[in-house]
Formats: sequence, structure tokens, C-alpha cells
Amino acid sequence: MKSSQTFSSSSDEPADERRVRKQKRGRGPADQDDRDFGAFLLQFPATASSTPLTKKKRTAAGFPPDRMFYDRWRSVQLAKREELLLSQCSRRPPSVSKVSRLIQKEAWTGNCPCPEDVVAKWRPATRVQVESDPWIITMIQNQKWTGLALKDFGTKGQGVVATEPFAMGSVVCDYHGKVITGAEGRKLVESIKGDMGYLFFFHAAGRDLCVDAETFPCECHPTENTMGRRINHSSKRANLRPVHCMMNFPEGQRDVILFRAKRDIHLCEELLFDYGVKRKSFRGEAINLDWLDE
Ligand SMILES: C[S@@+](CC[C@H](N)C(=O)[O-])C[C@H]1O[C@@H](n2cnc3c(N)ncnc32)[C@H](O)[C@@H]1O
Repeated sequence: MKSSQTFSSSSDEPADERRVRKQKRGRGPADQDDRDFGAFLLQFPATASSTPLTKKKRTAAGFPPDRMFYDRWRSVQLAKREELLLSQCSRRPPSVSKVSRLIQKEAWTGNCPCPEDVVAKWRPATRVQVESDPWIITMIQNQKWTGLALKDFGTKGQGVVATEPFAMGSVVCDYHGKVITGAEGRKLVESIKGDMGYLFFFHAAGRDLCVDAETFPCECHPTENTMGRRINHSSKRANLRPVHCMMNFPEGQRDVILFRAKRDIHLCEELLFDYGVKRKSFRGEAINLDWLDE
């Protein structure tokens, strides 16, 4: 065993298993085990795609013939595999069948995560994760957000409904349009003739900005009926929260307004967010703005 070498202990092993193992064995030997297991991992990195270790290889490298390190190695790999699967589901929790499909695609021969466990481990992505998430970036680029449909709501005009449930924290879609300055946006407001307004004003890092979804279709998606601009207002029943992100596109950073689910959203529910505008600041007094109180 390569106990004369100094290695940092493995931080990859799931914390629960590590704690239980330490409790079982007492401090001294467990710390030594950690150092040895660190050496084991350096020799045999446990990645999602690494192939299982044979006993022959383990012993030839000077490690004990029993299964202890091998079992720990497998649990590190399992955690990495779960992480890999979850990284492909950052927008919202996957279904068990989706995880099963992803596992099949990987063609792992053993040490496969249990799809139900992966689904249970899903957590909403942090803002930093979202800002660099390749799946979310692709959906902003192609405007092919799934789980959404347009519906006619009579006097409200069109609106967006969920055709699949969204768990709290899921990324639902973006408010798509060209980002212009607040001053340019306010100028555009003056030119709006109809009842509907499609400008989203926001402040980010001291900048006064506006997403122009009034200019429709946008230059980048001339044939797409982009969804975000169709989401209606409610101050009392809002189920979406707009969040400003600096998305890391391949060509550089861009301001994006993303909608995240404020709570679990059910099938067929209308998506709504609080426009956060006062009657006075909206547009003139000629139009009926009672709906802003809804
Ligand atoms: C961003 S658009 C939303 C989509 C719009 N309903 C459509 O058909 O394209 C904003 C406009 O929708 C209408 N609207 C949004 N929420 C409403 C509500 N709760 N009640 C009535 N009208 C609403 C207002 O005319 C508002 O200016």
C-alpha cells in the first residue's frame, strides 16, 4: 500500500457514507483510510465513464485485495454519474423515464444510478449554474422552450399555459427580445398604438435597460412566436418570478430575463407574473388598466 505518500483525502465520496464509515471505525484508522483512498483515487480516477477496476489491477498497484476501496470507488463513481445525469436536467426535474433514457444512452454496463434516486436528488439550479448552462443557453438561442402553449384568454388576449408541470425553481422560459436602453424603451412606449405592451424594463448593475419584445418578430427569430412576450400579468396569482441573468453565450455575455417557477405549477395552469407597474407609469390614462390590480 502506498501509505508513505501524502495525499489529500477524497472529498468526492458522498458525505453521508463518509460520516457513517468514520463513525464505525473511530477517528485514527478512518483518517488513514482516507489518505490511502485518496491515493487509490489518484491512481484510479473515478469518473462517470471510467471502467470498473479488476482485483488484479488493484492488488498489482499495491492496494488491499478486499473490496473496501473498490466499493468506495463505486460510490464515488455513482455520485458522478448522478451528477452528470442531473446536469442534463438543469431546467426542471426530469421524469423517471427521461432519466432511464439518458442512462441507456450512456451505455454503462454496471454501477448504474437508479432513475428514481436521480429524480429525487434534483434541485433548482443556482443563478451561476443557470448562467453557464448549455441547455438553457440553447433554448434561449433557438426559442424552442418545451412544456408551453399559447391559449386565447378572451379580453386578456393570448396567454401561455403549462403543457407539463413545472416544479418550484424550474426555468420556464425567457422574456425574449432585443435588449435596448431604458431611454430607448421609453421612447418606444410613446409610439405604441394598441392596448398591448411588450416592453420589460429592468435595472442591472447600475444600468437602465429594457427588453424590446414590442418589435415583433425579432430579428433573430423571424418565424418564431416567442412565448415569453405572451405571458399575462397577475399581482395576486403570479406563479413566475422574472430573474435577470448574465448568460454566458459562446460569443460573450448577454443580459437575459428568465422566468422561474415561484411554486409548483400544474398542468394547464396559466403562467403569470407580476408586471410590477403602476397605473401611472403604464401608458396614458386613456386605457382601462383595472387588470393591473388582478
Ligand atoms: C406582454 S403582453 C401579454 C400577452 C398578450 N395578452 C397578448 O395577447 O399578446 C401584455 C398585454 O397583455 C394584456 N394583459 C396582460 N395581463 C392581463 C390581464 N391580467 N388582464 C387583462 N389584460 C392583460 C395587456 O393588454 C398588456 O398590455
